[in-house]
Amino acid sequence: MKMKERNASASSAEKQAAGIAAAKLVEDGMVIGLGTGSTTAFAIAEVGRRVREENLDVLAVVTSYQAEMLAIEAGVPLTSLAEHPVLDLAIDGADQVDAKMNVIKGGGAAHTREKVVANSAIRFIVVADDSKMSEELNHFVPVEVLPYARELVKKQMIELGGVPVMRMASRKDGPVITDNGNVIMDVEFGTIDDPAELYQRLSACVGVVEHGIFLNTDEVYVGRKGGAVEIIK
Ligand SMILES: O=C[C@H](O)[C@H](O)[C@H](O)COP(=O)(O)O
Repeated sequence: MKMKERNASASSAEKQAAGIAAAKLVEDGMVIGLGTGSTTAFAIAEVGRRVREENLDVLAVVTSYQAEMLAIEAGVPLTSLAEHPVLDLAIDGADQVDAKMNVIKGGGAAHTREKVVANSAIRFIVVADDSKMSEELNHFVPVEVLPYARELVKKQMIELGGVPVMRMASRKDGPVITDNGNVIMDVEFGTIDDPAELYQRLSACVGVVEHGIFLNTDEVYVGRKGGAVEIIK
């Protein structure tokens, strides 16, 4: 096996360990939120296994088409926020987590619905492998943008000191379109000294639907090398 393949499968084992550990938090009668991405996919699969093999009684709200397809495939019964506006627990992945549990999300363009779900949950759990952990946030911030306002948003991002790049599916396919019909700008801010301040500033921009900074994480389940899971609170 080549080095790159070995690293990918090691990181996948860490994601799996974190996802399975978080899925153990789900109890009978809960209504839960299911996030998007490769780490949460392991949690969804494990919740599905518990539904099928342990008769776990659960209802889930999904954050994307991807999560919906995985949940249906795994046999997790679905509901909506309209029916269940308060969730007992939400489990979701991260692109980067800092030492204070500030998180950047949106690598899969799903952060708007993810933020709605995270803010509807009594307890918000982030699942991540080792590589996502960082002393401070320095990952680009995904920003979902109303297509009509893209030039205005670009200008505002530059005024905030950011370097915005429109996320493209490919040269041929054009921009990534979110589940909400919007586009994504990935904005590089370098090291983010004050995530709470940037959070407010981005939220105040006209034409921004939602950005990928999350400040409400309750616990992080980190899959470490060797399969151990560290819980950070
Ligand atoms: O939009 C996508 C999400 O915020 C994901 O949860 C995030 O990108 C992490 O994904 P993964 O677990 O695949 O690294």
